[in-house]
Amino acid sequence: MQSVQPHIRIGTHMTQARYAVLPGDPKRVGAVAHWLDRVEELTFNREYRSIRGWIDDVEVIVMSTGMGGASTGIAVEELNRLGITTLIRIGSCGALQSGIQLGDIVIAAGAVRDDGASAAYIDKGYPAIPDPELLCALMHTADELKLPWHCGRIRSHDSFYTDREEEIDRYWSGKGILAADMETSALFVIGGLRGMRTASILNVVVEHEGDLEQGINNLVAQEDACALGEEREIRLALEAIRADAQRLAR
Ligand SMILES: O=P(O)(O)O[C@H]1O[C@H](CO)[C@@H](O)[C@H]1O
Ligand SMILES: O=c1cc[nH]c(=O)[nH]1
Repeated sequence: MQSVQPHIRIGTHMTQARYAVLPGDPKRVGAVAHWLDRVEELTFNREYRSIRGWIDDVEVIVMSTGMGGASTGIAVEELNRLGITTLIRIGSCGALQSGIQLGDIVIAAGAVRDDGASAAYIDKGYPAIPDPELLCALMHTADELKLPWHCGRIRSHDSFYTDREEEIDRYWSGKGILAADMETSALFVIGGLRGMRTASILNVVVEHEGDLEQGINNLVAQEDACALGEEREIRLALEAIRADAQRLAR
């Protein structure tokens, strides 16, 4: 029997892709399928739901990472073993600055490493930053698509409901951090250590000083601006991959 990776349950006989698009939520995988050609279901094990499809002649895997750095780290490692070289997260986030609206796109230029998974790999002095070429491609493509976008530092964390969340958010907001999520820092650090190219696009589902649970519920129901933001980040990731593949082929 041909072997598959232990958690994501994908083997090299199932894909030749070099690009992976990584939502946190397994449900978002289905939303990406709409924008790809020749879509095939791969697997769904634990939090890892995967499909493959094509943009022109570029094969892409779309796989959910689940929530947090620990499951994201496993996803990154096992995708690396399949020969994936380029990882683009399409996540959701809470804004930490006013003026950033629901459904706006945040492109992460770096992440505060308040997650445990990346700390398990390497000292906190190691920077959580995306691949510079992918970052430029995302900003350029976001302009071309006329998206409302922001680029800057974000914060990745492991906690949602501690007694100090408001205080912590206020602190990082005061330092100019744009938004918070739970996977970007682990993606950047672990992917970077493995020589992979990484980037992270986030859809704003909670405004600054908005109601966290209400924002998350909006996302679950695919309502209003959050659903539009999800569509925006999917189109941005796929168009940036198209442009990147064309550039590398030249
Ligand atoms: O919507 P996803 O991509 O899961 O991203 C965000 O949503 C989850 C929390 O609600 C965390 O995973 C956070 O990073
Ligand atoms: O506020 C939020 C919303 C989504 N994800 C987060 O990590 N924080």
